[in-house]
Amino acid sequence: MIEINNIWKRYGDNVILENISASVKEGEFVTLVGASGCGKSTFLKMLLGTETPSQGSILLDGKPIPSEPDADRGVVFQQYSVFPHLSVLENVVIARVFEKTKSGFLWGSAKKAAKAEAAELLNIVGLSHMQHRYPDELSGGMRQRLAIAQALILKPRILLLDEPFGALDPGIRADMHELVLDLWSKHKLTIFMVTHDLKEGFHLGTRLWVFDKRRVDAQAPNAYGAGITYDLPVGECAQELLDEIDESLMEAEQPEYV
Ligand SMILES: Nc1ncnc2c1ncn2[C@@H]1O[C@H](COP(=O)(O)OP(=O)(O)OP(=O)(O)O)[C@@H](O)[C@H]1O
Repeated sequence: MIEINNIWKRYGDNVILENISASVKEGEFVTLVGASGCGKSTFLKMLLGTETPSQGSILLDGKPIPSEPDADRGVVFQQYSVFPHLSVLENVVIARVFEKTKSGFLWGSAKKAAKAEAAELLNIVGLSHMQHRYPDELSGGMRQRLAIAQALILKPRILLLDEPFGALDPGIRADMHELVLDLWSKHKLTIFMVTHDLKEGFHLGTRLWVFDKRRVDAQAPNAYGAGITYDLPVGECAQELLDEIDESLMEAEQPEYV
């Protein structure tokens, strides 16, 4: 489904990602871990189409990935914006409205259908009881449920999650994991999820990618970018290897003292 061929990403002289190749099948659930600033979000943005590789290509079903986001790819960020003056239900409907019309309006039966679909999605993500409330009345977990409903109303095949649960309490995170796993299997989604938490990465999904630099030049810290240093099937690798990865991630997070 997705073929990533030798992609590089540079901002000026700063090499962020280098020489990444991978192939992902429909229905896979890939979690991405790596030190802060190593380029995980940048990678996700290239899948979304808001960033393009400096070199190399990403193919979706054999064709270059569209350079603008479309309904194939839904995204949920840790921080995202909602319309504060619209109800929870209207915030989900509006995602569909913007996709369908340039004017920003839907009328008659189309509007009714979008509302019914939004209500159903809010039910699926467990927010039915809040549908007529406003975003500032929602808890952090509820906001992420709303963001997921907004992404899903476009019926994406690929869901991109950029640390969607990073700010949530552990109990709420566990509920969200259940929700995502449920949506993944019921909607046959292909998921890419960035997380800071290796355990989360290894609990969810089918495949874990570790982003790290393969080579480092202490004199020129920006000369080399990160690649995928581990590509592991979830649930089939030894605890020692996970401990080793955990340790290398913590080392990469340490500030450098001169
Ligand atoms: N538009 C941009 N212009 C220049 N540099 C950028 C741009 N976007 C990101 N960067 C740089 O690219 C690097 C990777 O950023 P990115 O957000 O992808 O990292 P990350 O691994 O997702 O980090 P975190 O885990 O902290 O969210 C950072 O050094 C960042 O400053």
